Amino acid sequence: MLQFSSLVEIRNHTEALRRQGLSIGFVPTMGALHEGHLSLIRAAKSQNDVVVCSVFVNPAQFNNPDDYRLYPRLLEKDGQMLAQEGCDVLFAPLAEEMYKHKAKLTFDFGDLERVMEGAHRPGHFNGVATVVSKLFHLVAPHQAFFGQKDLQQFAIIQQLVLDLNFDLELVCYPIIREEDGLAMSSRNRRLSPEQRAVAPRLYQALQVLEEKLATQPVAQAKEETEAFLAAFPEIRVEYLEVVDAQSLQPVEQVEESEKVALCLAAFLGEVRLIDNILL
Ligand SMILES: Nc1ncnc2c1ncn2[C@@H]1O[C@H](COP(=O)(O)OP(=O)(O)OP(=O)(O)O)[C@@H](O)[C@H]1O
Ligand SMILES: CC(C)(CO)[C@@H](O)C(=O)[O-]
Ligand code: BAL
Repeated sequence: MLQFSSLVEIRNHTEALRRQGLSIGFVPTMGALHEGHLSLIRAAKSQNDVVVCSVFVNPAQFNNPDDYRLYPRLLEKDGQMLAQEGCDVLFAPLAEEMYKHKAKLTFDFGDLERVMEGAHRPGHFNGVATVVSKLFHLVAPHQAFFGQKDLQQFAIIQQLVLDLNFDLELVCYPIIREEDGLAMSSRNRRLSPEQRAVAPRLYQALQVLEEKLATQPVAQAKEETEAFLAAFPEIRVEYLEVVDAQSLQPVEQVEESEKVALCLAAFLGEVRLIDNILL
């Protein structure tokens, strides 16, 4: 596996790959890789000649400095895992080079970012859109692979690709979970044993909500699910939403939408986790 940190080198390399007529599958990540990321690497590999994975803890998308400082960084182990999966190129730039020219451009995704992650993490999607635009220019992939776990991020990136005419296909893959249902996440490493023990309740709450929505209106189903979660004092819910899976705007009745997403963000101590299910 080749590894680059230089922006010029990765661009030269992917340009050469394109000139040879090879297709490039790209998996952008923030590292501390787990099976969720590896599922995206495998998908990219099965559909492309060459797979590029980026590992970059993007300072511009963190609204909480402690979250940035404590984000797990395991580049050496990530490299070994990627090589084992047959990934062809690891791109791990330094923040100093990515943001050598302080990014000034700002994005506004309208209603899409006024809810959930966008509402609770000011500036987050501006940072995501900035770095994803940079990465798309540098890697010039034919396909880019993302996880459904970051459902709103995927919607934002779809809009970005449409608005800026990026010539690539976006692909979204399902959430990979631990055996007890907890969505895999790099931040799970930061959970204490006690927090880890209670964390599967988040996915369970989404299942409870789904079950209640079969017979109850949204408001009542949400209230009862919040009551279910309130029994676990270690969990502090930031939002629990029933939204249209396309527009991500809240719905009052499930029947209003063709496809509905149940989305949750919650803190366990200082660690903030998200999860969702699609109905
Ligand atoms: N459990 C998972 N299943 C499938 N894809 C995932 C999973 N977790 C993350 N991804 C996807 O991997 C890509 C990189 O995500 P990222 O590196 O932020 O990992 P993460 O585990 O979500 O980290 P964290 O949630 O702690 O930021 C994103 O497209 C994300 O949606
Ligand atoms: C897409 C991404 C790599 C941009 O930093 C990040 O938001 C992530 O890991 O989901
Ligand atoms: N996977 C989303 C990146 C973030 O939480 O900043």
